[in-house]
Amino acid sequence: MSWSHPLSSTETIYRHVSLVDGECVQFEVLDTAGQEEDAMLIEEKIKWAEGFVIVYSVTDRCSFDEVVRLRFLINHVHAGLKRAHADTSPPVVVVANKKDLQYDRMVTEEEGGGVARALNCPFFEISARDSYEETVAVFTALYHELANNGTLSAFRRKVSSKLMDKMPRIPSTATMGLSTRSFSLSSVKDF
Ligand SMILES: Nc1nc2c(ncn2[C@@H]2O[C@H](COP(=O)(O)OP(=O)(O)OP(=O)(O)O)[C@@H](O)[C@H]2O)c(=O)[nH]1
Repeated sequence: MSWSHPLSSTETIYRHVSLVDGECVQFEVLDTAGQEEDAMLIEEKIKWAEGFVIVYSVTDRCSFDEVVRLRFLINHVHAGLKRAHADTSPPVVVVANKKDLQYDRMVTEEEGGGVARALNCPFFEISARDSYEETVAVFTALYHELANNGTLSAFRRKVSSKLMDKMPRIPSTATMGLSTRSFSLSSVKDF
């Protein structure tokens, strides 16, 4: 497993390569700016991705309050795309970050789990600072969600990178290897 650096100093697209269920999977991760994000731009980013990680901070209740809105925005934007699998909502994993900051905690694990359950999303409480494994587990879960909703079967027919052909507003100079399966997700962060 490995993380790459951002593709340039101005871009927020990362690549993460991981072995999932014995298969080498290349994730293209578009890291959004969270609450300061321009509304039109965030919709463009939502259109770009097949799967989503909504991240809030357990130390920031405002970021937690954004989770439900973002989940519905993702559904709304993808419903308008009329993709082959558009009848199912796109896979979303909800992540509570910064669990190491116990003394600053404002959102309990039960609250986070409850909202994720209500939205029908897998839920993880992690510390991105302390645990690489917990972070990787989020990607593995998202991959399984993509497999379950049929998104991956579309990718079996089309092994490609989206960096080159679908991000006119976020140019990339990356050359993607085609020996691995590649798909895209958006990390909608609010901390
Ligand atoms: N203690 C702790 N700090 C964290 C953790 N994850 C991120 N941080 C810190 O939180 C701050 C924000 O992290 P970023 O990754 O820049 O978060 P972001 O949401 O991309 O921030 P924006 O670019 O403003 O949207 C940094 O100082 C990180 O070091 C965590 O799990 N624990």
